[in-house]
Parts: sequence; C-alpha cells; structure tokens
Amino acid sequence: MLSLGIEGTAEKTGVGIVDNNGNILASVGEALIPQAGGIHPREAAEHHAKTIPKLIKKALNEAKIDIHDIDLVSFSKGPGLGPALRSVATAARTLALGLKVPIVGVNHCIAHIEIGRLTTSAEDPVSLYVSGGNTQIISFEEGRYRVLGETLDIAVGNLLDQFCREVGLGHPGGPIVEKLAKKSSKYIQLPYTVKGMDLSFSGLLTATIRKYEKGASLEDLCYSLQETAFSMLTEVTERALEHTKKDEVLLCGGVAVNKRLQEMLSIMCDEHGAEFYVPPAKYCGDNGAMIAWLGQLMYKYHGGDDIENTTVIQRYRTDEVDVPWMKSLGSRLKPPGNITAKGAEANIYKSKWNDYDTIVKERIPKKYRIKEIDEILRKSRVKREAKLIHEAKKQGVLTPLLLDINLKKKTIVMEYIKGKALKDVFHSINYKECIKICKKLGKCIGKLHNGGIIHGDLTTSNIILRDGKLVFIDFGLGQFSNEIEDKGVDLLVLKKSLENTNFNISDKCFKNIMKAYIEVTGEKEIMEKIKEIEARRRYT
Ligand SMILES: C[C@@H](O)[C@H](NC(=O)OP(=O)(O)OC[C@H]1O[C@@H](n2cnc3c(N)ncnc32)[C@H](O)[C@@H]1O)C(=O)O
Ligand SMILES: [Fe+2]
Repeated sequence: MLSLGIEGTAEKTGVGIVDNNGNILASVGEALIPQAGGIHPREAAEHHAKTIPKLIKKALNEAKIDIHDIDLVSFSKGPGLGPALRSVATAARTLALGLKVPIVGVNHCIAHIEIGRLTTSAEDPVSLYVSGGNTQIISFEEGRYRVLGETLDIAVGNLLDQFCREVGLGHPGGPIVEKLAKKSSKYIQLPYTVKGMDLSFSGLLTATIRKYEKGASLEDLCYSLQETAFSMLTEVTERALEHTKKDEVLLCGGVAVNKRLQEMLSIMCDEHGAEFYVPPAKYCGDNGAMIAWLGQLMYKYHGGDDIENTTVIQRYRTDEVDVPWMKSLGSRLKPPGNITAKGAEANIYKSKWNDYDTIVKERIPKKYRIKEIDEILRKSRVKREAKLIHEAKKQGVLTPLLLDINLKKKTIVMEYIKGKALKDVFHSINYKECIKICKKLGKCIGKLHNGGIIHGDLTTSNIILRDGKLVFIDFGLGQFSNEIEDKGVDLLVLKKSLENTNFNISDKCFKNIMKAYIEVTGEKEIMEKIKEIEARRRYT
C-alpha cells in the first residue's frame, strides 16, 4: 500500500511516497527563498499551491510509479502557518477525491519523530525536536508523545534565523551560523536560560544582536550563540534522560543537521551509556516522506478522515494525538559505577558525615560544553543552591541541612532526606490524601515565593515527603525574584511535571495547590499569568 504525503507547514514544500513497510520510494522538496523580512504566510501558501503539482510528478517519477498506484493521501494538518496549511489541505483533498482514495491529516511534529524512528534504530527515545517553529523535549508515556520541556518563547531555529536576518546574513540562518561558528573559538558571554526542562531563547537573541551592534565580530558571535543555545538544549535533554531513565536520544527537526549540536548530544549520551540517533540530513528538515509515513501509521490504527474532518489545526499539539503503534520499553538507564544518580547538573553520591547519612552533590565538568560556559554555570549554581537552601529555611520551608560547600571542587554536602519523592507518593496514596498534600504544597510554594525565592526546577521529583512534611531539594536552577512572570514559570514547571507523572489526578491536584498558594500569597493574578505563559509557548 502506497501513501503519498504532502508537507507545507512553513516555507518548504515537500512530497514523499512511502509504502506500508516504511520503504521510502520518493522524497522531493522545494523551499521558498524569502525576500528580506522572513516568511510571509500568504507567499508560502502561494508557493505550495504552485509547487505541489510539480513535486507530485517528480515524486512519482522518482518512485517509478503511476499516480493511480497511490492508495492513500496524507498531509500535514498542523501545526503551522494558517494559509500554508490550508493550501496543502486543499491540494490533498483534490488529489484524494480525484483518485477516490482515503485521506489522512497528520501532526507535523510527530512526523518528525516517526521519520526519525524509521530511519534510525531508535525505538523508545527521548526526542529533542528542534526546528524553525518548535523546540520540544518529547517522550512517549501512557499512549501519547508527552512534551516534557519546550521553549517558553521562540524556537531555536527561529533564534538562528532571526539573528541572521537582523545582522543581514540571509535566510535560513542555521547553516550560516554553523559555517561562521567554525571560524572562531572566542567565547563572548551570553545569557543562558533553562527552567527545569523548559528553555527560553528570546533574551539570548536580544543580547547577541546587542553585542553585534557594539562591534563584536560575526564569527565570534555565531560561535558563542551556538555554544550557548546548544548547551542549553543538551542540558534539558540530559535532564529528560535522567527523568525518564530511557536509554536512547533521538535528535530531529531542521536544526538536527547541525554537527556541533550532534556532537554535544553524542558526548552527553556516551557519559550515560545511552544511544544517540539522528536521521539522515534529508529527513531532518521538513519533508514529504515523514508525512507519508505517519499517514501510513495513522491510517492503519485510526483509519482515514472524513473529508469534513480535514480542516487544518494551526496550533496542533504533539500530545493531542493517540499513538497506539508505540510501545514503551520502560526505564533502562542505570547510573554508572558508585554514583547514586547522574543528573544534568551533578553526580550524586551517598556518603557519611560522622554518623550522619549525607548526599554529596558534585557538579562535575560537562564535557559537551566549553570550559567558559561550564565553569561559570557550575560555580554559580553551587553558590546559588547553598544560598537558596538557606533562605528557604528562613521562610519556614523545609530544606536539607547543609554540611559543607566547596566552591573549588564544586561540591555541596548535605543531609540525606529519608523519604519518598512526591511523584511516587501520589502513585501510592488515595485521592483524598493527595489533595491534602497538594494544599500543603501550595502553602510551601507560596512561602517560598513570598520570600522572593524561585525554585527553578519545581518537579515532583524534587519535593520529598518525610514524616508527613514536605522537604524541598535541588535549588540549583533557582533565583531570587519577585516578578510574577518568574513565579508563573515556576508553577508551570510543577503543573507540567504533575501532568507527565501523575496523569489522572493532575488537574485536581494543581487546582488545590493553587488555591492554597493564593491564600498564602494573595497573588490573585497568578492564574491569568500561568494561562498567558502557556498560550505563549504553544506553537507560534
Ligand atoms: C511547523 C513546521 O513548519 C516547522 N518546520 C521547520 O521549521 O522547518 P525545518 O525544516 O524542520 O527546520 C528549519 C530550521 O532548521 C534550521 N537549520 C537548517 N540547517 C541548519 C544548520 N546547519 N544548523 C542549525 N540550524 C539549521 C533553519 O535555520 C530553520 O530554522 C517545525 O517543524 O517546527
Ligand atoms: Fe518541521
């Protein structure tokens, strides 16, 4: 059975033909080269309308088949630019009706992952999906691809594209930045922003442009921009790997062709004994084959779409689609040697301090990132963690007892908290007890925020229940701030963590957390703020 897939979510038009065994018979494409000022949705739509018929012919030629051999028409239903998507959907409908074959609309982001699994040996990976429109860390959990982390503002591809546009280097920016970056090894310090498994690139973009205006060389800036942005991506991927305990990483999307990004992720994976995969360059960026292949999977498990149901979805979320063809392989990753846990920031060892059970948190150098970034991050995080643990206590929130800090070795020795992580607690108690804990939790977070303390990685693994009391650990990504934006992001990290680990009760839990939080802080606008941040990070 042959599926013809049509892609056109942004400026690239693609047509591919794939059979039901995953053999790619053809994949052809053509990108619109925009004039200055980036992509215009209407121009992209016209480009698709003009190019699709030509590309279909080309693909049929490449596959050496006749148009009547096609059994299924697949198209990208979203996310993407409205006019571009509608242009593709119209072409797909016309073709399917003309050929009298079924039609199926697919999710573009999932197509990037599935073509990655098809063209590599990745089975159940943590996926880092990086492109012009999206930056997401994705893992298959409970029947769907869940977004564990993502950009809170612009996508990493967009960061590179916008930078190049601003400084007059042309479009697309990714390959230009990669080429120029090779000519420098001088690091100019730029802002590095990760929040748990989420990231933010807009401050980085502004800062890089400002350095350019002040006379920094483009080579140095491209080098520094790549090192900063890709270190951030590698760090959140490492955090997701540790979180899911999976042992494969799949890099996909247009930015995946970047050799430096590949190198960083591959070094990181090596250190964990995880396997690193990236599809052939041809299938990293937008292409028709990925749509044709996901069409096959969707058709097999969900059947075709009624023509009335082929409308496009501009903000089509990765986690909206049931994925019955995937099987979870469960947790496989084991920390090497005598390490208790190997995290994105530090190695954790259990130890003794006199008769006291302790944890040694050692922020070892990360080989994937350059010294200049590594040294600053490790030092500032050790300092910050110690300070925040101390300040949290002053607010009446329980944190581990600090026993020793060594800034040279970048180690903290602290009390070992004997208890159970909240994510496991929630799995083992009844609903009523969950709600009771949530109220306590909301109160604690409220106290932290009242004291100007932003935790920075507020996941249910970083809150431990000991003798009925909540103890907060892992303040390494924290900061001092009274901004409602920072409070909102902090709470959003928690919300997402609940959604990803305690799926069934997450809504009720979060409501109760927030009720208690508002009682303690009086911060009535916080719910609106959280909604705003959530809407912002959806596909733009
Ligand atoms: C929704 C859809 O339209 C969108 N697709 C998309 O953005 O096109 P894609 O082909 O996956 O990725 C293009 C991006 O990939 C970047 N890129 C291409 N070559 C690169 C390189 N060598 N290094 C870094 N980035 C590169 C480009 O600069 C651009 O930002 C998406 O997947 O989000
Ligand atoms: Fe894409």
